[in-house]
Amino acid sequence: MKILVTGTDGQVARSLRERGAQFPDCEINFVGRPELDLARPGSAAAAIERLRPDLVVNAAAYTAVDLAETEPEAAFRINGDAAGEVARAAHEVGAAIIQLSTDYVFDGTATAPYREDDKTAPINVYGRSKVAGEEQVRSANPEHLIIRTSWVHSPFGRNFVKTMLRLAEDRDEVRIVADQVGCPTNALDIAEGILTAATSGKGSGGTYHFAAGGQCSWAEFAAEIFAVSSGLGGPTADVTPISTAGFPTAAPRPRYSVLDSSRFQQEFGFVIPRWQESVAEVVRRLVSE
Ligand SMILES: NC(=O)C1=CN([C@@H]2O[C@H](COP(=O)(O)OP(=O)(O)OC[C@H]3O[C@@H](n4cnc5c(N)ncnc54)[C@H](OP(=O)(O)O)[C@@H]3O)[C@@H](O)[C@H]2O)C=CC1
Ligand SMILES: Cc1cn([C@H]2C[C@H](O)[C@@H](COP(=O)(O)OP(=O)(O)O[C@H]3O[C@@H](C)C(=O)[C@@H](O)[C@H]3O)O2)c(=O)[nH]c1=O
Ligand SMILES: [Mg+2]
Repeated sequence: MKILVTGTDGQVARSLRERGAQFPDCEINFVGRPELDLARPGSAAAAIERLRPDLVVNAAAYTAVDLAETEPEAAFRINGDAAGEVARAAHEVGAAIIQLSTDYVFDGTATAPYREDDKTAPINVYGRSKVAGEEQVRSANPEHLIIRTSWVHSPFGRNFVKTMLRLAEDRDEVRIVADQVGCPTNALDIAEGILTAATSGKGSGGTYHFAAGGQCSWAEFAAEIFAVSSGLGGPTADVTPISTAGFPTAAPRPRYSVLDSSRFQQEFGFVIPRWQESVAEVVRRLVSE
């Protein structure tokens, strides 16, 4: 199976490159800027027409949640219109599309894990732009899989685990919000899930949640990172739990965005590890680097 992945160095793209080694039937091509620039209309379609893949994984996105509040045009262009163009170009060469989406499509007022058909009601520009992307993908290509994940971390790129380890290099204490709850998810697990679904032979179609098992607050996430790191002689800091009001940001975040991922796991017979397990794997790699 010939796969085109948009982006080369994002967390999910780097993870697809690493986990791709376990899927010898997949020939994975990574195409990013400057050749494939989602800000430029027609650019992704040209790359897809050149490669004529069987599947396109749209892993590139505008992911700067706070910056999106002041750059809504860029966020909507890249996460919305460009996602639609990628899906349409894929359809034109007979390829399916896997689109990555986010827990931030929800408003966070739920009290039980979000299911795929729960109402989306994003509370920030990034979330609204990702909802636009989902809608465009659904209408442009019937052979689509929309995979919503959350709180992505990995040994690659920018993420919360790396931020915490960096802060702990020169601080004894970090103040972290304790009233936002979600599921930290390892991009390496997402990559394995994507390739498992892609090679399952099951017809694509529909929206799936994909997040690690369990749930935690950002403060509990940080505490777990430092527990693992200190056990390995890596950087550590005390975590002081604070409320959202104590850490002002440009974009509001949902207070609760736990995803119910049972549909994906049942459909593809894939068990997503619990979040503590995946965090330990990432911290071990980062501390030993
Ligand atoms: N990070 C997270 O916490 C979460 C992410 N998601 C979704 O998962 C997907 C993957 O996220 P993740 O891997 O973490 O993202 P990253 O922020 O790690 O990487 C984003 C990627 O997008 C590429 N990119 C950005 N702008 C453009 C552009 N104009 N043209 C081409 N490529 C571009 C970047 O390219 P370059 O390498 O050149 O910078 C990079 O490869 C996204 O759809 C995201 O919305 C969902 C939930 C949580
Ligand atoms: C650095 C820092 C953050 N925080 C808080 C702010 C915020 O509420 C929370 C996480 O901050 P971040 O900016 O790392 O996370 P954020 O950019 O909101 O992460 C999101 O990214 C997008 C792309 C997604 O799709 C989401 O699933 C989610 O992963 O931690 C603190 O309380 N103290 C700190 O020192
Ligand atoms: Mg961030």
